[in-house]
Amino acid sequence: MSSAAATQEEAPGGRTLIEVDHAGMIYQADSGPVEALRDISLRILEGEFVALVGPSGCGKSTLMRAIAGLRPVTSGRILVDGVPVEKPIPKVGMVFQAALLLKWRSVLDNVLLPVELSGGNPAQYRERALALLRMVGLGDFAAKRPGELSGGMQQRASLCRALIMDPPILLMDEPFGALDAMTRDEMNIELLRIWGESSTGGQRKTIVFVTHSIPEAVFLADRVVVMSPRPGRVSNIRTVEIPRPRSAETRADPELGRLSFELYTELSGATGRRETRSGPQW
Ligand SMILES: Nc1ncnc2c1ncn2[C@@H]1O[C@H](COP(=O)(O)OP(=O)(O)OP(=O)(O)O)[C@@H](O)[C@H]1O
Repeated sequence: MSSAAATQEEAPGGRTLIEVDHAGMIYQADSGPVEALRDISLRILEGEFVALVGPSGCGKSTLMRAIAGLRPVTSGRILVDGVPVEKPIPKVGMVFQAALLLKWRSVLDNVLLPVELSGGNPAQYRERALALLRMVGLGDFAAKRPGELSGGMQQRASLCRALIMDPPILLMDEPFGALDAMTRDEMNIELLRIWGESSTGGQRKTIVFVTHSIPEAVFLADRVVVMSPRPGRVSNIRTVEIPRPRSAETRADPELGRLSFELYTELSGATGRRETRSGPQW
């Protein structure tokens, strides 16, 4: 699809929560400037689940960090709820590929960490933290240390940590990339359930999800945004027509296979790679 057609598909209707407006990012590395993002424009609607896919190094993490305000863009702008993002914003919870739990703290105290860091009173959030842990099946693990949890359980705990301050936006950067295939599939279903159950002020959370797995992107998302090799640009946006709620049976939906294959073909054409470690994963 041409970029013009992709742009038309960017506006399915609804309230825009995240607006990326001609955004670019140039890093000043020791070896010279690195252009990571070029002229990205994208609107993400409130309550939408958007997956970002693209070849390794195309700037997916850069875009996520820019939306969160951890490293603002160097040209263009990003607006969240109409406000330009210039510094870290509290509206965002982040989940990374590594759970990044502090191993000397209990699971509960890890979940409460953002409260402490933002100067809040952890005691006031204790019940909410325990409820979140129960929601992800870790009710009996609150007092354990992270080292006593499996990889999937640690990722669930990091999801609770991202949700503790009830942010309307969740940015998830390859959160299940390090998990085995079965656990990853389970976590996908778990995430959709949690997304369905957790809301901020009655409004479903907006999720931006980076993955190298095309079927994972299609399974989870309302729209899949495809980025080009560096400097990252939006090369395509596809709406996923698979109905919700999605479940384990959805994996047999022919539309999932069809759209995944189309995206896979497009991405492997763009990278010139097939089935390599850094190419798209089928
Ligand atoms: N702090 C930095 N300084 C200099 N260059 C950087 C920095 N962070 C990222 N880059 C470069 O910017 C480009 C985009 O990196 P980024 O991590 O955003 O890509 P990505 O799509 O998330 O990659 P992957 O899929 O491998 O995780 C890469 O070429 C990377 O080397």
